[in-house]
Amino acid sequence: MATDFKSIPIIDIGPLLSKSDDPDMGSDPGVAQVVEQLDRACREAGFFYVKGHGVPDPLVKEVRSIARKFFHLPYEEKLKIKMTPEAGYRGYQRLGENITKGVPDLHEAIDCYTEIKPGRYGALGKPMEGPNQWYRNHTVYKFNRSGYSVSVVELSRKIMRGIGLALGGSPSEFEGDRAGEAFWVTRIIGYPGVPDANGDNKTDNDVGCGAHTDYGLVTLVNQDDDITALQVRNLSGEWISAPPIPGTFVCNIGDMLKIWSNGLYESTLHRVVNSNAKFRVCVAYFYEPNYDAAVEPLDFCIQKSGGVRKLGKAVYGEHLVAKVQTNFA
Ligand SMILES: N=C(N)NCCCC[C@H](N)C(=O)O
Ligand SMILES: O=C(O)CCC(=O)C(=O)O
Ligand SMILES: [Fe+2]
Repeated sequence: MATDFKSIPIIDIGPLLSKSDDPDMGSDPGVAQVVEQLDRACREAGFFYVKGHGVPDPLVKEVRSIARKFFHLPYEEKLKIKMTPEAGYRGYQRLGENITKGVPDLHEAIDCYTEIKPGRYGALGKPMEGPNQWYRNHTVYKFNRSGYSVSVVELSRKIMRGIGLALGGSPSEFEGDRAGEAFWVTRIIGYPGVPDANGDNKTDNDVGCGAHTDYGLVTLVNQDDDITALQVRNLSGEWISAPPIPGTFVCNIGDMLKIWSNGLYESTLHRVVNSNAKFRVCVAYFYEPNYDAAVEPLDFCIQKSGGVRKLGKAVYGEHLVAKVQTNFA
């Protein structure tokens, strides 16, 4: 977020998708145009809408509708898949259980992560080990077997190929030991509506999710079509809404891409305030580096920054664990 953007750009990535497995994709004029738009959006806002993504609309909607049904179940039912540290922080968390900068958030959620085989990453992976918890298999069916999860992984991978070019590197910059085995996070989130849509009854605790940055490479947000609640902070600190645009995902940059790009691309602060009377559902998919990736500014990004290295090194798994362990006090 390097500017005072007032709205979030929309990028039709169709041309990128059709060429994204061609090693010479950078010389295609259609791809070049998308890459230029990606570069601009990532520098100016760190947020953009992805249009022309090819994920079928009925599937995108169905995933939200299954999520909505789950949240409307009685509390005791939802507790059957309760999130605990022992379950690798996977599962259901009630309203107010997730904490952002010390303040409880007004949302409930199911958190899922790439399953880690016991011992795979030693002590680094231990806190996150455990199978995902699904309610009576219906969500697992939709997320894992309907093609939705495959679609969002592939879409993210292709966006990252475009971003490799946008930074001035190669399309495969974020593959191999960087993100060739990209770790993923899915958050299925529900935000209650306010009792009085005029805002007269608002409490102090009306923030659905406090201001934060995302942790990895890119996030794809599948949000309800009819409620504006996601807000993105610009350079002067104004909150700019990211209203739903049917047929798009909202895409934003995470902390690890900020480091790799030496801060050329920022992981922009954002928050969620549902001031609508209706319950809002969002399914956020986070495409992240390899769990054990060591992340530090790329040489060509340092060069583009006048030779000044602006950020230190991080290990993605350590960053994730530090976040997750403070998300639930
Ligand atoms: N996996 C991701 N990015 N989750 C974003 C959650 C943001 C809220 C969290 N309590 C926090 O403070 O980060
Ligand atoms: O609900 C949304 O629109 C975004 C949620 C979000 O920012 C997150 O879970 O990281
Ligand atoms: Fe977020």
